[in-house]
Amino acid sequence: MRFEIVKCHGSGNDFPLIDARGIALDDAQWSIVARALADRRGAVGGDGLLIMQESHGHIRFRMWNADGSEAETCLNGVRCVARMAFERLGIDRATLHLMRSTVEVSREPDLAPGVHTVREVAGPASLDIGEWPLLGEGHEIVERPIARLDPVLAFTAVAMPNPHLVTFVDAIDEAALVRIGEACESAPDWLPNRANVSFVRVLAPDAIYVRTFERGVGLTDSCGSAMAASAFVAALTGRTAFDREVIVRNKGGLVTARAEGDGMVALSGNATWEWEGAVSVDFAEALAGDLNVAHHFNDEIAAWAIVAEQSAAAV
Ligand SMILES: N[C@@H](CCC[C@H](N)C(=O)O)C(=O)O
Repeated sequence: MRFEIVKCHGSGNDFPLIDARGIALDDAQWSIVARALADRRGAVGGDGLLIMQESHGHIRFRMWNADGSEAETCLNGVRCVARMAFERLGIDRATLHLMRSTVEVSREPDLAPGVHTVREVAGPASLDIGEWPLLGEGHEIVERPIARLDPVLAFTAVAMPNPHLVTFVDAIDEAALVRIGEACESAPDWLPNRANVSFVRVLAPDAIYVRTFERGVGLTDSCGSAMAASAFVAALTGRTAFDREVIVRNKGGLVTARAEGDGMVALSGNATWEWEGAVSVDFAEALAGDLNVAHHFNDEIAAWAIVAEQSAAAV
């Protein structure tokens, strides 16, 4: 089957994006498309697959991780789907309907010249770990070790509503992040739905740096829901403040975040187009091939590269 795709990214978290209005596939088939298109060894590659659908007058957002698992949300991806909706439906704000939540999106002034920018308001962040489930740790975990993961690091567990474990560190130990991320990926009995894991550094009273090992993917350049969860936990624990804008830097660039006391988190960041084209997916083999790129968005890529470079220099 052949798909028209836009290859896009939010803060370096990159995805093939499909306008799926008019495409009828079941969940298992979409999962295969995700594995085929997001495979870094294949024709496209990415951290997952995004699709935009429309039903009953609602714009619907769905996202699959590179391993083919469907996620409750993807806030870097939401900005990209929002941009597609704005451009194809001729609107500049909308409510996106996700698996278990809605996200308000609106077009924002470009955060830097040539950087298409979207604001999204997601949440409320929840500390209730009953639904994840994360078993044997009570109802919530706020700044305390989870002995089964690490004897020392103090974690906070947050649902955005996808599951996030956030810990604040003085320096990012990537090997430790991968070790803990992989322990969660093994879906132990006490954490059957796995979790995203983030190590966070406080850079200033209004700036943090987030590095994330994503469920279903591994280390990514950034994860929007992890940045929202981290901004919320930073305010909750007094490292930053509620109702104040914070710069959230990451390996792929940055977003700005504002966590409210009621758990809602607003992120503003890029939705960058890299190229658009068409690609075929072989469902039997879960492989992508015969890629035809119609257009490269070199100006957008260059505009974002400047932002990412400046952000890296500020860390
Ligand atoms: N990159 C995303 C989150 C994608 C889903 C995540 N890996 C999960 O399984 O929960 C984001 O930007 O939020």
